[in-house]
Amino acid sequence: MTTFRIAPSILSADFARLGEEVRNVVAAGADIIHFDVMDNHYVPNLTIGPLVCHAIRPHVQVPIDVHLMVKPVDRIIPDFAKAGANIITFHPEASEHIDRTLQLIRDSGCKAGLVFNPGTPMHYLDYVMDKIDMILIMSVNPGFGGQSFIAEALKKITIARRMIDESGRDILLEVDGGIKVDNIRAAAEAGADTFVAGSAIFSQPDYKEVIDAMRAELAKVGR
Ligand SMILES: O=C(CO)[C@H](O)[C@H](O)COP(=O)(O)O
Repeated sequence: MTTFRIAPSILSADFARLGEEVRNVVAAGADIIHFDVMDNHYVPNLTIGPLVCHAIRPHVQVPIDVHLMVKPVDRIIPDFAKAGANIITFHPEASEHIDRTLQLIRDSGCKAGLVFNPGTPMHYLDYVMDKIDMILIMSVNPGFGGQSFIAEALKKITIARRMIDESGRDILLEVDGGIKVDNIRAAAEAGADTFVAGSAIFSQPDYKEVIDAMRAELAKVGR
């Protein structure tokens, strides 16, 4: 059976209480902390950097999954590795040399992945599958939490699942954007195994109730 992982996006957490927020969401059952880095250049928003990753690292034992929405990419990678990131993903169109950036992440001791926006073709994976540990399919255009799920992403998840299965490698397939209790099952049935959810979790008073409801939906998936 597939191991499904819930990765709350701290983009929707209360930044004034971030340490407490990440402790609470892990206690509520989060498997991964998803950490959104936006630069007001590659995407039209500005969030958090390595200092904040370093600050939350002692508060959680689970992996920190850093999603870089920045351009250029390479300069900031060693800083995130030193700050305690476990997984670092980036957008292929934001890197001049995708293979080099993937290798840089791995040489820094982290798992590496590529992120695909709704309009980004999947062919960027063609010659680098051997250096990929995660594929992240965006089901919204990047930049903001609280957007609606773009159903077309399900087709991409199916394609990515097929590529992963054909590679025979152990690659996480993550989906990010508009994930809620009522659509997580469809994303899992299309092939995703790791689910980023920001507003769905952090907008509710009881994080465990939401995560448990998501897991109950995932338990219905037949793979
Ligand atoms: O990367 C992101 C936006 O660029 C966020 O992780 C994502 O949108 C999660 O937020 P929500 O679950 O509220 O859609």
